[in-house]
Amino acid sequence: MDDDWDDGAVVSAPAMTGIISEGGTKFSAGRGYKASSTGNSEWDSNNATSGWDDAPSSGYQGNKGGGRGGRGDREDRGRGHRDGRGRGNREDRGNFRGGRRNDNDNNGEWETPSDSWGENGNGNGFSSGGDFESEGRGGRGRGGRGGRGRGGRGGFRNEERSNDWGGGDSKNGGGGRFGGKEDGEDDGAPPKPRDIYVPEERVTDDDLFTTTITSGVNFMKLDEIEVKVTGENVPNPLTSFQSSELRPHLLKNIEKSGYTKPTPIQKYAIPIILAGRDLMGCAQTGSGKTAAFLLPMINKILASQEAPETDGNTCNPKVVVVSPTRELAIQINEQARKFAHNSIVKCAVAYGGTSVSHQRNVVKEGCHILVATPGRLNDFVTRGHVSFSSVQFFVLDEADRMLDMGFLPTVEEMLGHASMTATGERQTLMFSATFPEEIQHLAGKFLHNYVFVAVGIVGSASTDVTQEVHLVTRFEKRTKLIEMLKGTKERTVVFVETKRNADFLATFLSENDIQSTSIHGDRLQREREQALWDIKKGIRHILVATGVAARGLDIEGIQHVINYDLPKSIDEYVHRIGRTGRVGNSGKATSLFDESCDRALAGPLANILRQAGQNVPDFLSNAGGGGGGDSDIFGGRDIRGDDFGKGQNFVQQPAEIEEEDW
Ligand SMILES: Nc1ncnc2c1ncn2[C@@H]1O[C@H](COP(=O)(O)OP(=O)(O)OP(=O)(O)O)[C@@H](O)[C@H]1O
Repeated sequence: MDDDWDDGAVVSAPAMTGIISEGGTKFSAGRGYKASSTGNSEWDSNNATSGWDDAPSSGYQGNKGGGRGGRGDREDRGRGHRDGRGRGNREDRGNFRGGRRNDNDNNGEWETPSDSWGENGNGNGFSSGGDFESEGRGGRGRGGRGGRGRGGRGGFRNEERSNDWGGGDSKNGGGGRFGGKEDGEDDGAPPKPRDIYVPEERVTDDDLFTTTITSGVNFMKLDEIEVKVTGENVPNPLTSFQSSELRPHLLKNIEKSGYTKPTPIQKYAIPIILAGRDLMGCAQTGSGKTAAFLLPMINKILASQEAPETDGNTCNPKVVVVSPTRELAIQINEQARKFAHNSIVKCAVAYGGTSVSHQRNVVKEGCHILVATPGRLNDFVTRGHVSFSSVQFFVLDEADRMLDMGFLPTVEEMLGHASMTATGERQTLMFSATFPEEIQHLAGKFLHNYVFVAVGIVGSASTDVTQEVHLVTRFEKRTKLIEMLKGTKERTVVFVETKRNADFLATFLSENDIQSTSIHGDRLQREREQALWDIKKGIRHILVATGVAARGLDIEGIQHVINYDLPKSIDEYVHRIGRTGRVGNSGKATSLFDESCDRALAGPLANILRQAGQNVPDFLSNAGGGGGGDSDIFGGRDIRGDDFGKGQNFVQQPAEIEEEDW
C-alpha cells in the first residue's frame, strides 16, 4: 500500500478541537475515545470516559481524555518520510526471509472497518519500519523512523518525543540524526523536539536478584536436548558452575541468582568465550543465553581488575552489547548489574526515546559494559561520547534480527568504525533462538574462526509451551479474545500486528473489564516502560503488544501468549510464544488463524507444531501445512558444514536424567 503522506493535507497543531476526518477516521483530539464492541469505533467528543491515560500508570483506565490527535505531530513526523527513508528501505527489507517487508507494510496499514478505529479503513498508511529500534540510519538517507507521520499525540508533542523519529524534512530525505550536530544546534532546519525522559532505575540493587524467572519443573529436561557444536579446537563444556574457571565473586552472584546448574547453552558458551573464541550461539527462547555471554565477559573484567576507561569525555567500554529493542537493552543491563553486583564492574545502558544529555552524562563517567540499542550507540560514537578502541567483546543479542536489513547498515557502521578493534582482536559473539542461513552467511564476515553451537533444532519452539491454533474469521477474533480472557487472571501477552490495533484492543479489553495495557513503537518511552512494569508487578495482567515485545523479554509469570494476529514470519512466531514457557516453566500459546491472511504461515507453523510434538489441526494441513519438517530452513546447522572443524566437532547426546533431578 502507499504509505506516503499527503503533505497537502497536513493540518496544523491547533486543530486540537473538533473532529478531523482523516482517512475515514474521526479524531476529536483531547476528548474521549469510545470503543465499540460491535464494530466501528471512533473518537467521540461526547465520551470522555476512556481517553488516553497520560499519567505514569500506563493503563487505559484514565479519565483524562487528553493527548490524542495532534495533527501537528503528523506534520513533524510525516514529511521526512516521503523522500527519506521511504521506499528503497522497504524494498531492501523485503528481500529477507520472514517477510520483514510485509511486517512493515502491515504496521502501516489501517485495519479494515470491522477491526479498527476507521470507518472506511485504509486511509493514512504509515510505514513504521517495525517496532524495533531503528533510529540511526539517518546519515545514510534512510532516516531511521523518520517521518512516520501518524496523527499522533499532540498532547505530548512539546513534552517529550522520541529522538528516533528521524525528524527529517521532505527535501532532505528525513532523518539526519548523524550529521554530527548536537541537539539544538541551529542549522536552519526546524528545531527538533528533544527527548527529555530520564528513566528511573526501577530495579534497585536490592531487587536485582529477585526480578528474573525461577526455573520450573522441566528445567532438568533441558539437558535432554541434543547439542551440536562445530568449529576448530572446541573447548570442553562445563559440567557445573563450581567446576568452571569462573571467579568466586561471580559464583556467589550466580548462586544468589538461584542458578544451581548451567543450562546447555551456558555449558558450551562459557568455556568457548573464556577461551577467547568468537561464537554463534543458537538456543531456544528462555534457555539462558544472556548469562551465557555475560558471565565469561564479566569474569574477564574481574580478572583484569582494571577501572573503567575514559578518555576525556569519551567512554571506552570493554564490552558492547547491542540489542534490537530498548526494553531488552534495559533487561540485559539489569542482568549484567546482577552478575557484577558488589564488584568493580560498571555497567551502563543507552537507548533511544530518552534524554540524550542524561545518558551521555552517565556514559561519560565510564563503564566496562555498555548495553545499547544501535541508533543511540551509533549516535554516541559519532559524537565522540563513546569509542570502540578498547572493545574486547562485541555482542549482538537477537543477532539474526540485528543482521536483517533493518539494522544491518548500522551494525556494519559500528563494526567498520575507525575506532573499532579489529576482527580477531576483539571477540564477537552472536546469540539468538533463530538463525536463518542467509543471516548466518552475513554474520560470518564479522566473526573470526568462530564456534557454532546449536542447542536443539534452531528455530524450534520450546516443548514447554502448549500450542493451539484456532481457525477464525477476522470478524470472530474479538469475541474469541474476550472468551479466552474473561474471568482469567493469567498474565497474558496478546500480540497484534499493528500499533493502532494494540491501542484499540487494550482499550476494548479494559472496557470489557479486562484490565490491559499496551506496548508498541508509537508509545512514549516512559509509557512503554510503565506498561512493562505494570505487567511485571501484576498491576495489569494483559499486555497487548506489537512485535516490539516479541524478542528477549523475560517477564516472570507470563502464562499465556495469544497471537490475536499471527505474524508474517515463523521466526517471529517462535520468539513471540517464547515469552512463556521459559527455563523449564510451562506455558501456553493460542493463535487465531485467519485463512484469508495467514495462509502463507500454514506450512511453517505446522512444522513448528510437529517439531514440538503438538497437535496439527486439519485446517493447517489443508492450508498447505501437510509436509514434513525441515530443521535446516530454520538455520539448524552450521553453514560451514556439519564436518567443519575436521573431526573436532561433536554432538552431545542427550543426558540421562536421574530420578532425583526431577
Ligand atoms: N542456569 C540457570 N538456572 C536457572 N535460571 C536461569 C539460568 N540461566 C538463566 N536463567 C533464567 O532464565 C530466564 C531466561 O533467560 P534468558 O532471558 O537469558 O533467556 P534467553 O535464552 O536469552 O531467551 P530469549 O531467546 O527469549 O531471549 C531468566 O530469568 C534467567 O535469569
